[in-house]
Amino acid sequence: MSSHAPKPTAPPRTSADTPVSPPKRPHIADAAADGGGPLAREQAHLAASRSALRAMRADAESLDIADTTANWVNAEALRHTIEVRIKALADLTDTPLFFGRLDYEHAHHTAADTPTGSTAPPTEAALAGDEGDAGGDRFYIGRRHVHDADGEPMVIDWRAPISQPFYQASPKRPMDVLLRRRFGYTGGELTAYEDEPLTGPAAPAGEQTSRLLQSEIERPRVGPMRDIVATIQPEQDELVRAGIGGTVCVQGAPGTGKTAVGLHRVAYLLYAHRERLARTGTLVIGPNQSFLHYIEQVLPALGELQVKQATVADLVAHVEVRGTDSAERARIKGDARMADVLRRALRAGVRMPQEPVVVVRGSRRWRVPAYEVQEIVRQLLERDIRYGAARAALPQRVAHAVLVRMEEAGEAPDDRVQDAVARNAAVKAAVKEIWPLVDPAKLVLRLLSDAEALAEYAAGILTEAEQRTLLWEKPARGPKSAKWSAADAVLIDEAADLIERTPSLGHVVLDEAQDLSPMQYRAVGRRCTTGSATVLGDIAQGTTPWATGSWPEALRHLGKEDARVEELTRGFRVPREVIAYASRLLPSIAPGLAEATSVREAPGSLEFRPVGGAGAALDAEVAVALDAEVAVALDAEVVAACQEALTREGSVGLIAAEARIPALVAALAAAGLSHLSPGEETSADSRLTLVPATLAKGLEYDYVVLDEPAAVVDGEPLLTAQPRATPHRAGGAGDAAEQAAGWGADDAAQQAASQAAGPVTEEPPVPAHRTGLRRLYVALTRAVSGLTIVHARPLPAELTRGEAGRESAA
Ligand SMILES: Nc1ncnc2c1ncn2[C@@H]1O[C@H](COP(=O)(O)OP(=O)(O)OP(=O)(O)O)[C@@H](O)[C@H]1O
Repeated sequence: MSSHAPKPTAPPRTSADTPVSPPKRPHIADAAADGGGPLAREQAHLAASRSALRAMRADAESLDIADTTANWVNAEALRHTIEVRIKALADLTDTPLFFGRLDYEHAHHTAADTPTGSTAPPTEAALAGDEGDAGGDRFYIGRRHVHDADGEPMVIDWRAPISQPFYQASPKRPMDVLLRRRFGYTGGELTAYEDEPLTGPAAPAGEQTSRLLQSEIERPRVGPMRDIVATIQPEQDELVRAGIGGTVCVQGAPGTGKTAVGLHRVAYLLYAHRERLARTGTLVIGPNQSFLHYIEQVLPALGELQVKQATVADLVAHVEVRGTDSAERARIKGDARMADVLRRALRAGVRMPQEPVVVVRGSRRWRVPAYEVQEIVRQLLERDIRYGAARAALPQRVAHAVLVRMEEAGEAPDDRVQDAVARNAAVKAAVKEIWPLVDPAKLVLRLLSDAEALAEYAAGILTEAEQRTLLWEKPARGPKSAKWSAADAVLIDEAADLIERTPSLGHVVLDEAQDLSPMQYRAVGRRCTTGSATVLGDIAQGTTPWATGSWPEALRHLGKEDARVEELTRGFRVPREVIAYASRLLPSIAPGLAEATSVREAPGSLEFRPVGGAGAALDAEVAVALDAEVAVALDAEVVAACQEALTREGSVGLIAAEARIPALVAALAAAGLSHLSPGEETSADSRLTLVPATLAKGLEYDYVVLDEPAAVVDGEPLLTAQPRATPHRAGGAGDAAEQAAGWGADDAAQQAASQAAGPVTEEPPVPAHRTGLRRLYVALTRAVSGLTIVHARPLPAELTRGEAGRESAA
């Protein structure tokens, strides 16, 4: 990673509502000061590019395919391709056609970069005589390629190699760029530009923090997630453009742009390997529907309309999920050892033949003795092929044995005879008996309902206690009536893959990957066995009981051990003050991880509003059983905080523990505040979303009101002290302490417990309420401009440790 690389700046936004204070350098010009100068020429280039785009679209619309296609199937396919192209060529008035310009010192060839294959530099009259034109090439960088009637490029796709210096060049490494220019738009109109000289005496000596990037990030959010194509940072660009051959895993603190990187990477790969990926397909996997809904506009805005999105549950939807598992049972079901149990159970269904196979053809009978059929079965079992493939091969193998006998008897059978023998009733009957058809759901159903069967197949793999945990209290009668859980569906998917190979896609982006169980990683991995993956996540945000402990381990389950793991630590979303506060949790939730930095200073972005006796050290029982008065005061304070946030521009997220949602719904309604649910799109009129903490992951709001952090922590189950994944592991000394240290027990007990665990070392013991603290960490890191914490109970000790009376000070 080139985190040392200086940061390029972002396009200025010069609208009256979002003023930008110019940095010392680069130079910024705007319309008022321009008076028909360079800005007017840039506007002329924009106008010319737009009409060129319209001409390209008109060309596509006027294509006559009547004579060119022999049949209607081809005609339909071609028509579809043209329709997609016409759609892609739409001139979206509020999306800038280009956002940057590169002035190269020397001439560059764009043959490889542009579909037209043109090698000539763009030389429009509109730009003649523009300042800084030193005779090298000049390229406008935008979302898509645009060329004029002669095929001359007017806008270069941001993904083309010639565009890369726009993201990577710096005064230290100018990459032949003299000048980088960024454009500012107001409602689709080009209204400003910012120059950054990279070569020569005007080039700045050191790194610069861009206030313009800051203003781009702080631009109020309404509606779905937007692309960052104009401001991709060097370290992000490296990940976006990593080759398709290898899998990339990105560990990144909250708001470092993992999701943005993953989505832009898909767009890049589709550009660089369009044909290959059109054949094999791409998929973006996210944690839930509301998250997918939030990100679904990014790729279309980048011109990519064909990328599928799904949750892991969507991928494995073989059965209807109506049941739930305890955390412990789900953990066992998600353990990779279940794959071994399933494999064993499936193969145990193969029965060694005890009878010969006798095939009658005409007047002759051909007999393959039992021992020979057994040998065939043994060979098939030894081969590392799918159950279904082996089942399909068996009749051919038996038929081959028959053919050998025919040849020995002087006949000359050909392939057709072998096929006919393979379809012979006696052979079919033998195959049915030896290698029965298996329904994956029935296989899993048997394991979960039949203690004896489970004991047989799980022997030496799962402990007896684990087996007991797995078994349904009430065995289901059939796959239709069974109350399948989400983890069961993954088991069924594994079984289905043991039987028939799951088709692989060309590239899969897996977001919020830290939450997947090993079995879920396997389910994703088999969907990219012949392709590659981009794995994005943050260990500190792992909130499932089976959340991954390390990326190498996760990548092993995914089948991508040789992936490269990169870390992003420069945060774009969360202001410095807020991320520093949230990072106090890191030693308890992910001790090995580096604290995130923030590119943005936003004084006053963190505010505390204690209610009732929250600031004082309350007796925990009192705290848990908030009396009615305090509860009313808490709700009122939360509503007031939301109302205040709504006086500002942008989106507001009220994040609260699941258990607090009904009370808050009522309080908001009583105050006449309407609200949305996550996944519902915010608009200028509807900007407040009530977000259960369990759904906050991956989302962001300009202002966040966080209700009662202690309740957010309490909302998660406590970790059992002893992970039973490794049955032979000896209990650690800290186990009892960990068990006792549950949040919700009083603070004194917690402290006693942590003292019992020994002095604090660099690797503190895992607190039993780690999942709750991680949930809180997610909730604390959703705000772009301001976070207000309203609480009636004491804040979790991990946040206040070492800072006595913080909340009252606030
Ligand atoms: N280079 C950039 N330019 C402008 N905005 C950026 C840039 N990188 C990230 N952002 C913005 O920062 C915010 C956080 O990005 P994103 O959601 O991709 O982060 P993340 O690492 O996935 O966060 P989390 O771990 O919380 O899910 C988004 O609003 C995104 O648009």
